[in-house]
Amino acid sequence: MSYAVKEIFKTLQGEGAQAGRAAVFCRFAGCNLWSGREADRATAVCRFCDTDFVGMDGEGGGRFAGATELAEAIEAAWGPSSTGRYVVFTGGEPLLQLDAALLAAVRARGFESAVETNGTLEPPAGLDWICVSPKADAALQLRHGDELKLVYPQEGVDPAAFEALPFRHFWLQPMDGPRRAENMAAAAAYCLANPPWRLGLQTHKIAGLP
Ligand SMILES: C[S@@+](CC[C@H](N)C(=O)[O-])C[C@H]1O[C@@H](n2cnc3c(N)ncnc32)[C@H](O)[C@@H]1O
Ligand SMILES: Nc1nc2[nH]cc(C(=O)O)c2c(=O)[nH]1
Ligand code: SF4
Ligand SMILES: [Mg+2]
Repeated sequence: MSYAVKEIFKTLQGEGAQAGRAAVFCRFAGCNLWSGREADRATAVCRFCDTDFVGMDGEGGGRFAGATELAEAIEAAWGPSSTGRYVVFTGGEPLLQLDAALLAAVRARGFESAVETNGTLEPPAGLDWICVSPKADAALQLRHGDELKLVYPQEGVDPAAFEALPFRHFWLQPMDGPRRAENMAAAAAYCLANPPWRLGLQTHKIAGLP
């Protein structure tokens, strides 16, 4: 199958337990919880998104005819170094497009692979790291993984509802936007009172990285 990709870029993973690690980000176009158009934001299922995932016009983006072509572009973005190869599939919602053929193609090029998903879809086999970020108004299908990263606060969402799920790490990530400072304080206070949860910051934004 072909893939619609917004952008491909190398940066440091900014979030979660792999924060600080060099990675190629492959950002797929499109999401099942928002069209990506500002005019639709207020009526979308997910309304706080900080990302432009519309179209294929970003750095390194485009329509890729198959897994080999996309894996070659990911490898080119990484560069010649053979150590520590790591690719993060995100979006938009990557599980609308990510498949076993692409995971096999990046693995064959020496990459470990991770996904950032809203948890509404099942992943293909072969991922090394799964980060699930539940959304208030979307039923959570994918209820296991390596880390659960809850954007906080979300109206109607109690973090305790996720605590018993089989994840290795539980993050509260303050919602960025006009109320960032108060969301940060609220997330910090929640983590102080509820030790399973750790405060997760978007370190790439602090570092001035994409
Ligand atoms: C843009 S999403 C793409 C992957 C997938 N659709 C998802 O929601 O997990 C990447 C990560 O950014 C988080 N995120 C999106 N908007 C945010 C915001 N305004 N503040 C903090 N985190 C945000 C998401 O919850 C998710 O963990
Ligand atoms: N540096 C950096 N780290 C990230 N971790 C998750 C991101 C995402 O948008 O999925 C992201 C991103 O957009 N940039
Ligand atoms: S599910 Fe993810 S990509 Fe889609 S609108 Fe929400 S945060 Fe953005
Ligand atoms: Mg991002």
